[in-house]
Amino acid sequence: MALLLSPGVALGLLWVLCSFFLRWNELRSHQRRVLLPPGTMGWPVVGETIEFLRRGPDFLKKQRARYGSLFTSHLLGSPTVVSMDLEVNRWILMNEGRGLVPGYPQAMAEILGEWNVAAVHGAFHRVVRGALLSVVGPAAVRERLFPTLDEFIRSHLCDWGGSGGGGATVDVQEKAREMAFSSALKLIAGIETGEMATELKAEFFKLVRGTLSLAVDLPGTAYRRGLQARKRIIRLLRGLIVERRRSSPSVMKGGRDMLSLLLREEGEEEQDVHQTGPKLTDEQIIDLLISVIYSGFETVSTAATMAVKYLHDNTSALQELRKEYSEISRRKSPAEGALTWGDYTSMEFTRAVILETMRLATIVNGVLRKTTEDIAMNGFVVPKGWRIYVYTRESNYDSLRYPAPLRFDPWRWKDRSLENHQHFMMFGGGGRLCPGKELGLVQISLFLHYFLTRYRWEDAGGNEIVQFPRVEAPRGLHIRVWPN
Ligand code: HEM
Repeated sequence: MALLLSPGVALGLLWVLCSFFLRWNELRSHQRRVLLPPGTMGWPVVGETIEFLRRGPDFLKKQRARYGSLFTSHLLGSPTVVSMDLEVNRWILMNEGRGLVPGYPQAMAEILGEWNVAAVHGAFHRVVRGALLSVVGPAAVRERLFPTLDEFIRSHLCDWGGSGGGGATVDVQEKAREMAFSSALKLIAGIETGEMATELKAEFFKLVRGTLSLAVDLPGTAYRRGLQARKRIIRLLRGLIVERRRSSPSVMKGGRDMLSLLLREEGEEEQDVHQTGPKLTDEQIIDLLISVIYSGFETVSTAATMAVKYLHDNTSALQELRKEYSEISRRKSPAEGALTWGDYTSMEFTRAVILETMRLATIVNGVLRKTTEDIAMNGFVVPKGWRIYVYTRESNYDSLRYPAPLRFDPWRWKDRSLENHQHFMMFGGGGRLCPGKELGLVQISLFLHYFLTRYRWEDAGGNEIVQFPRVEAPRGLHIRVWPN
């Protein structure tokens, strides 16, 4: 087909191209004017995104070897400074607010909403964080959420082995995702099954895919589907809120799920041990609930899936875990099915397996920040409006802290100082330290406990794991499972 353009369209295209190149040159000359860290910016518009997505960790290591551990790049549509410097990374996490705010990609910010916890900062972030900690923080997990989680995960792990004793093939990744989503929904609104849960789950999975896509709002794109999913999720959650408000005062007052706690009136909170802080609007509550499901979903499900994979490949760690669990069942009577908080805290090797899984698989590669003013850093300047990629992945393979770093060795976590080390950043740090850390650890621990005590399994073959940009088994992680 001949390329026949009207003069108007041709002029428009010329204008767009000129703007791109002018902007690019502006970036390059800016690079010369201020003392930016060294580095390259790649091609106009796409920058170095393609190489970054294709060769991720290797590309960043190559740049570090050439330019040092603080270098510039242009990634995912933004001029970016990548920091692989442990001290700088710690400083950034500890200095939230001083010209630094979260800087997640546009698709994520828009689909998760303006009140989502990663989009707010300053005084309002402290309000949202207070509300979050009151509903999912360590005290809430210990005092309120543990039995609900235990019961939910116990029933989620029923009947995996099929009937007739011949075993069944199960996709652990899919099961772990279902567990992470459904247990969050249970904690939020007491919902487990039914039409509402099914619809929310389908929409939520579309929302997740949308947040990980390019923000191109065209029919058929993952981004467009993510935005539509957000609208439907809002409608469903708003319906739940209206229903709660209509329910009898005793339901509202006595309810212990997150929604009831967040909907309490301010006056009532004062007598409540699980205070939620200042009252949030319905829109803010909805975005907070979406943040809770979203933040725990991928981290928890991926860690649970990868733990099963590593345990399959490391029989001595598997045996040690089984020993830990038989010790617990020896202490209990056969009638006592449920685990208690005491049982959970005694599962020290389980915690070590989870931390080692998170380290070796690098469930979180790093976090993103944006500068709201020029920031001086290690003798350089990061200009206002730039992104900083606080890339923590390499610190997981630091052979001084983790000898033989590529070996799966949960025993190394017996040294509790590793978890308290100032450069331990698997859960972030500072004012944005993960509020769901204990909740996530409990979910994965219960999952491993019930999985191992109920089943034996073997790899069903054909499984492939991709470790960047996110850890996943693209076609699922299939195993063959038999009841113990
Ligand atoms: C167990 C696996 C988990 C890992 C590895 C993990 C990791 C992280 C990391 C690295 C951050 C810092 C993000 C930043 O600084 O921008 C973070 C923040 C957060 N996490 Fe987690 N997380 C986990 C589980 C959970 C769970 C189960 C929840 C559910 C409530 C959750 C909720 C959040 C929230 C709401 C934030 C944002 C906090 C803020 O901005 O103040 N996480 N998480």
